[in-house]
Amino acid sequence: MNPNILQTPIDYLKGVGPGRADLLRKELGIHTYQDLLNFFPNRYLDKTRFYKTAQLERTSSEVQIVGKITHLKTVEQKRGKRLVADFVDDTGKMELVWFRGHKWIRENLKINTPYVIFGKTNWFNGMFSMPHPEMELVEEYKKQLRTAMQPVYPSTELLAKKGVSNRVINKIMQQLFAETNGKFYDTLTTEIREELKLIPKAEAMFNVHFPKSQELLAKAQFRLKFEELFYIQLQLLIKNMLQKKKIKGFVFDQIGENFGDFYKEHLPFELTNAQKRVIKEIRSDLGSGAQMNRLLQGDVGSGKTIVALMAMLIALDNNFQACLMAPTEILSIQHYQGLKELCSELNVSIYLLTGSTKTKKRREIHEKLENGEIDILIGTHALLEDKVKFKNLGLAIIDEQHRFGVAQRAKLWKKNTLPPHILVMTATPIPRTLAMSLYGDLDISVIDELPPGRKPIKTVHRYDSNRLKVFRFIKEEIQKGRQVYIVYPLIQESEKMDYKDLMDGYESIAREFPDNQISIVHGQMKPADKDYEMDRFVRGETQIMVATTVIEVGVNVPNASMMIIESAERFGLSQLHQLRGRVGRGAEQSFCILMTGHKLSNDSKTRLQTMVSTNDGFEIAEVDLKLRGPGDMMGTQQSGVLNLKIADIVKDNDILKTARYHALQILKEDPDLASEKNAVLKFTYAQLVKHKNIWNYIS
Ligand SMILES: Nc1ncnc2c1ncn2[C@@H]1O[C@H](COP(=O)(O)OP(=O)(O)OP(=O)(O)O)[C@@H](O)[C@H]1O
Repeated sequence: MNPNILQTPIDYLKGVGPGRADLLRKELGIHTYQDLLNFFPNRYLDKTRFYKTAQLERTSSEVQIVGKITHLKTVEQKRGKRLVADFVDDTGKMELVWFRGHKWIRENLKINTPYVIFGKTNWFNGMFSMPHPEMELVEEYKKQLRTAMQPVYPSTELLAKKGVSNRVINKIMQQLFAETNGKFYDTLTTEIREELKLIPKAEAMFNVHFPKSQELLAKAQFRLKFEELFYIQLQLLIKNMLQKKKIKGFVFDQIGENFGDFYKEHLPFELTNAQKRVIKEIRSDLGSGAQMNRLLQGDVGSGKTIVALMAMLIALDNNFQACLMAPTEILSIQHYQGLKELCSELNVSIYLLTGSTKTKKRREIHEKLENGEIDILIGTHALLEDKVKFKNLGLAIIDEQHRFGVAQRAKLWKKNTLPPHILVMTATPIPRTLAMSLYGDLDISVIDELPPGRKPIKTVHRYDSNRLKVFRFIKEEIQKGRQVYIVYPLIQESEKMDYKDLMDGYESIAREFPDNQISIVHGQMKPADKDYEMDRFVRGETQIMVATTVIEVGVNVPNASMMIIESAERFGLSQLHQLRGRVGRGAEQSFCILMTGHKLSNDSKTRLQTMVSTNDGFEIAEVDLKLRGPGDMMGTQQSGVLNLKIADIVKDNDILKTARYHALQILKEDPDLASEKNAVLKFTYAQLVKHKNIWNYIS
């Protein structure tokens, strides 16, 4: 079949017409035949099963029943009349209800004649009822040929009023198959199809829209999901390969004094194997001649900072500058202090630039940066300002990338003739398969090992009613010289209620702990006040820090060994894990107490149980992903992975892995897809790139 026919505008399809075409375009994004073909049902009504009235449950959704109407009556109600029929089968009775169209129904319904009815049931007044059922006489029902599973297309229920009901989509879909003959060329090679026992494309398309049986529907869905994920992976892998070919990078082939000295003489501890492995991966990127674009994932406290420093030292050894950008002022300062300390024995000049750097200092930094007197510049997004010009920026490290957009990442590139190498660090663990899809253009390194000697944080869940015991425990810890975080949810900083909760909490803690000093930090404070309070806690002048989630990212106070999270049920799992990561950073046993009321949803219970049972960020991320779907995961908003037409990145994880494996094997053997057997892949890939249809979400 000529694939171009699929590019025909939807207006040309018989039965569509200008009005519907407009609706299809505007409401469903269907512009062409191909768009319509790729508009997949999101569920199917199983019309193979018949229920008996006695089998109905309150949770049953759509059901099909055979029975007779024995009696019809009109019931007066406040907002008009209701027509109610008693419907009986050999096991019991239910009601059918109509709120409109009474006259027609009265005239046409046959009493005591067998009907097949279909619809949603409600439990009302101690009886099951079905409003506005689909009805057909059994006699008629038997005469017709029908597909077992009836597809339901997304949003058609909402659009039905405007004239695009499910039935309409069904009809025009039939028309589409008739006009195109339904003979879609196969987009996968025979080799893949045979290996994975995939059904042909045409058969898959037909069965996804008009399933002949459950079994064929499952096969059709598997084949199409595989194909969708396969082409995404193929595209990501090709993009990554091209990037490496096209984007030349500075070659850092020297390992000189800075790196060598530091490694041999000034390492404050032995590196973990994971840190060593990641440094090796980075070194190999930096020497390869292509620009490095690497994502460094490491759980909270896994030791990313030292890896970042060692990468920067390689840049310096090759006479380049490096910079490190963090999302907040506090974090920049912390990185600055930490790195200065680590480099105290080296001859390296490190500067800090943030929004609050004074003008005079700022000028000095600008100047020194341009003439190469600064080796490492650390700061917030102030580093992105046009005035900040490097002499030769060789490596840019970005901490916590989800706070910076992709566009900002690109801005750093423009600071040079050649783009600097980029290392993105994140403490938000993203399950590997998701990361592969989200950051396909970045290579991924993972620090999956914590430094030795860490005691796992003990996490417990306590109800508000046990608060006094919790307070007693806090007192004991403070007496041992430790510090405590108490965190309140302040998700919407503007929400007055949250703010009030925080202030009430602060007051009750001040009353409960009259002998202790308390810091308070929240988003409505001026940055300078925030820093002042934070600083007092960091220096150990205050014992308790009452805060909102502003402390979530990266704050490092090793003496703080206890974290209380108030209304813990209101936090997402990843966020709870990030918060908990603020403790357990020193040698002492640390604790995390999750406080909640007694009323908890099932999801909240799962979140709390997960936190109590594991400290592993990746495990937590997997659960989080299952609970929330990828939409809410940090950073995924920019990626468009959600625009998948048929596959589900979470549920179809195994298919995703298989798809990636096959895409990788094929490209390894035939990177340009030049061989005869891969011709179909090359052709399809070119079509996808050209028409940007379902794959246009990967920029
Ligand atoms: N190999 C190691 N052995 C012992 N201690 C280490 C090792 N690596 C790092 N550390 C220490 O562990 C602590 C956490 O390291 P670091 O701050 O780099 O973590 P991180 O990965 O940046 O975590 P976060 O994202 O939570 O800030 C630091 O005090 C650091 O000195």
